Amino acid sequence: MTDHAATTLGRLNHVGVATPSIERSIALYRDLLGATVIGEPFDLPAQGVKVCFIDTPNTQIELIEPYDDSSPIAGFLRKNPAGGQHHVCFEVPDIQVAVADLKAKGATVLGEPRIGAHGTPIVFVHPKDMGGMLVELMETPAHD
Ligand SMILES: CC[C@@H](C(=O)O)C(=O)SCCNC(=O)CCNC(=O)[C@H](O)C(C)(C)COP(=O)(O)OP(=O)(O)OC[C@H]1O[C@@H](n2cnc3c(N)ncnc32)[C@H](O)[C@@H]1OP(=O)(O)O
Ligand SMILES: [Co+2]
Repeated sequence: MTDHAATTLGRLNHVGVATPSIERSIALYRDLLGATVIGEPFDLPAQGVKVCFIDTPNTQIELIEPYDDSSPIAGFLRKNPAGGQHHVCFEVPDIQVAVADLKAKGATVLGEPRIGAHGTPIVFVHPKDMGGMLVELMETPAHD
């Protein structure tokens, strides 16, 4: 018997893809794959990234370029200069429930929840606790 609520895994919201050039990546997805680009790239300095979303029928690709040298994406690109798959993001119904549940199970939750690109709280789970994959959890938007 646990003394806290268990979280529930929701839908795959997006796959985060690190890139040294968001403009080149947009052209690649649009021209090679015929993908629909959602709006224009925008800056999220608090997250250290410049972002643009690519639509697919069942999820989105989140293209992320470093905002500055202190960005987590800058560190990733130093090891992977061409860029590549950086994280997957799953929705959860309640971010605080998810954080408490994961911590109780011994997972390394990176920092406190903060507002992400979709306007709802997000938090990251360290890849060492997720089989080598960086996982973002995002509270499901109210309109979904
Ligand atoms: C657009 C906004 C937002 C949204 O709304 O969607 C975002 O998605 S923002 C995305 C960018 N933000 C983040 O990534 C924040 C969370 N990330 C971190 O805190 C760090 O990047 C990290 C995961 C803790 C890694 O940082 P650090 O420990 O400084 O890097 P190292 O290079 O020393 O790596 C340690 C260890 O982890 C492996 N690693 C690093 N990044 C990844 C990754 N993306 N996927 C898988 N594994 C990764 C790295 O290889 C090292 O492993 P070992 O060598 O085996 O120790
Ligand atoms: Co993301």
